[in-house]
Amino acid sequence: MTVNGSRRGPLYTGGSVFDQERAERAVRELLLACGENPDRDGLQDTPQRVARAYLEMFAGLYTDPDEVLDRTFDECHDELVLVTDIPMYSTCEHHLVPFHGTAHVGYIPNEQGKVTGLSKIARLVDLYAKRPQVQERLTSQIADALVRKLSPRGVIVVVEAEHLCMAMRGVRKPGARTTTSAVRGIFRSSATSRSEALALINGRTK
Ligand SMILES: Nc1nc2c(ncn2[C@@H]2O[C@H](COP(=O)(O)OP(=O)(O)OP(=O)(O)O)[C@@H](O)[C@H]2O)c(=O)[nH]1
Ligand SMILES: [Zn+2]
Repeated sequence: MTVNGSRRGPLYTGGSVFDQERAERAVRELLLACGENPDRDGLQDTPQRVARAYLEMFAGLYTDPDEVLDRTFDECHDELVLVTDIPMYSTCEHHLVPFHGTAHVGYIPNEQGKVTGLSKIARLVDLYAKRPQVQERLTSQIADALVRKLSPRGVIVVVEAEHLCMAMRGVRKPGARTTTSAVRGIFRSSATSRSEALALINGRTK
């Protein structure tokens, strides 16, 4: 993430901008709106802390996803590469509370065997998770970035998550889990390839 190191003033980061001072003012205002006293002992540093936390939680707004996958190499491997159980923490864009779970990401490289470092796949999940999100878009964005950068024969992404907006408020169903998938290329066109990958993913998550 490229950020202007100064804690004061806007942080320019390519596409989006994080304005620390503005975020602090907004948190203070929210506390006042909730009937709290932001000047009492325990809350004095809260606006600053919350602003910093949001910078971290939305870090993915300030990094170009294509940079994450810039390093690719040809490995003459044209069969499935599957990374499962990648921990994922994101923020529901409707309520700004967390949803969290795991992501499973697989792809079949193209004829040149173009692959990327395994950690880059987890970095990609992190990058898209660290934005105001909905689970469906998060899942598709991960798949589409891999298609863009690796031109693979196929991509499959499965995300399983619990939404705290459904657990701690609203409908109050703690433990309810949502599964989303995005399939591209051969995983979309071939039911056999898709079910083989899904069997591996399900086998890992039982
Ligand atoms: N499809 C989808 N819906 C989500 C996601 N995260 C939260 N939601 C839903 O977004 C909806 C927002 O609904 P609204 O009726 O506008 O908001 P609300 O009155 O707070 O809704 P309740 O949560 O039912 O109290 C809720 O049904 C949430 O469960 C997500 O990642 N994907
Ligand atoms: Zn929500």
